[in-house]
Amino acid sequence: MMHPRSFSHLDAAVTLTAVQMNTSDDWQGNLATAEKLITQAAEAGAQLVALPEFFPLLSKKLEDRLALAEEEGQGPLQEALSALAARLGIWLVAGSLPLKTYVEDKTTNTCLVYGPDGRQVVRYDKIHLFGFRKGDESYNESATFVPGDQPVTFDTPFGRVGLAICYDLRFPELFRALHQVDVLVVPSAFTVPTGQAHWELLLRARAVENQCYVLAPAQVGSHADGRKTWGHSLLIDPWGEVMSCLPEGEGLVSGELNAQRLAEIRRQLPALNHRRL
Ligand SMILES: O=C(O)CCC(=O)C(=O)O
Repeated sequence: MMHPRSFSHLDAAVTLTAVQMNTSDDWQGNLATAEKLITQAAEAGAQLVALPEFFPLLSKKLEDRLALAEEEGQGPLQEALSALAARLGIWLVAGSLPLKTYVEDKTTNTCLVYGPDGRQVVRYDKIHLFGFRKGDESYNESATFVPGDQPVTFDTPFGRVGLAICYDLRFPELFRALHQVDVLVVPSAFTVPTGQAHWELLLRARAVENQCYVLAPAQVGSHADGRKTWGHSLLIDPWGEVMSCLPEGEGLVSGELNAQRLAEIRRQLPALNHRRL
């Protein structure tokens, strides 16, 4: 099977940018930081900008998250994101935020995407909920989140984009279910021990095996909920090379999507056409 889509006709450079944040328990402050960094990215020429997982809030208190959770398509967070995407004319992959669910004390962990006209393009609910226990550190997302069950992609003039959130990265079958994307965006908040050991390795593996760009915006540093996150937001090319990385601090990671390079790698090594199912 040939790859169904080719974007090698695109001459204009396309810039992809990941925003790295140190989110606190003050959602209005976090939103202001996100708006500032997204604006900087767009002013520097980014067409697609992506925020990290949990960008509006990392709080010890579940009540804070439940209070912030909005209905899809309503509420101050979503209004601000939509207005920003429209004002800047960018594709905005809005990391993740909590949306209300049918279960009273649980939310989803949802990535909303806005197009350059400000309209919501897709919604992706994190499918694989994180569970981890080591020393003092433990996470059990299943206790307070409802998982999604649908892989999600969306099409742009510069290619097909697939979505995954953080822990999803460890489940390669999800990425195969996306059916050949050109860019994968993985909003994350990796722990320090698992990040040190696996973050770059997993992201590069997903880039190599799916022959696509991987843009991974991350949380960084110490947070109000006691969490420490690994940072190291990355942009990786379809050959698995790291194009740009921000180890520490808030800021931006950017680089250009090169459609010719993408097409060349797939032509030279058509591994996706050699699958035996
Ligand atoms: O997979 C990991 O090591 C980290 C996952 C994580 O922190 C998350 O899903 O929030």
